[in-house]
Amino acid sequence: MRLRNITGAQEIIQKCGYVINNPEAAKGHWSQIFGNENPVHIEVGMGKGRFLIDMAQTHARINYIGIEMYDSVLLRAVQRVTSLENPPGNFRFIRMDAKALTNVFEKGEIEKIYLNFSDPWPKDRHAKRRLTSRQFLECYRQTLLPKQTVEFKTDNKDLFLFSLQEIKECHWILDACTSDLHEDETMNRGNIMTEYEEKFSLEGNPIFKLIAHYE
Ligand SMILES: C[S@@+](CC[C@H](N)C(=O)[O-])C[C@H]1O[C@@H](n2cnc3c(N)ncnc32)[C@H](O)[C@@H]1O
Repeated sequence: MRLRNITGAQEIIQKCGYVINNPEAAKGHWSQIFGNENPVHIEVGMGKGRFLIDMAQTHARINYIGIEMYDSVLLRAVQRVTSLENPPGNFRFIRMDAKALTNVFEKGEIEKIYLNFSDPWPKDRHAKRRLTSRQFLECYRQTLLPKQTVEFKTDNKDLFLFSLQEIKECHWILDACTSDLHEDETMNRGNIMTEYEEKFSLEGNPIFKLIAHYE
């Protein structure tokens, strides 16, 4: 998702108390940013922030960090927070390309990584930009706590099959997998919908989901 450039977006983002403007300085110190030792869960490719904020409102004892590459998209998440009467304190946003994740998180600083409806990058030559490519899996391995999981949802079958293949080739363990999340009682329990998930499922598309960890 890339929205039209919006004048003043950068300034609004920088002034928002929920945005961490110099995330490299927080590496190894995320508990100080949140003021507690609660686990940190991140969403890579957060988009407009609906999932992240809903998760933060639902799970008060988890700290959430949403990572988004574009100012124009992050601005929408910031506007969503501003419109809330009582925003929770357990989330933050970062504007960055997730390929620099290891500059921002120490090994073991993240307990869970969510990837929701990641851009499919259908051309083979762009495969390494997919957020489930081996290059990104390596970033996740280097920042996750041992044996903790990546959870990935998509409506895109080709991207899902690619992801299963990458996981296998990189020696990750597949913990759970479904090709129709909303019909899978076990995997759908507690599911919080993302913006894209709602749109695609209303169009009648099944949602794929996998959960995996590095052994
Ligand atoms: C298709 S949208 C999905 C948004 C949201 N997760 C949802 O499910 O509604 C994918 C988002 O990932 C962001 N993105 C893609 N590659 C990224 C990267 N390397 N680092 C950070 N964000 C990225 C895009 O800018 C876009 O906003």
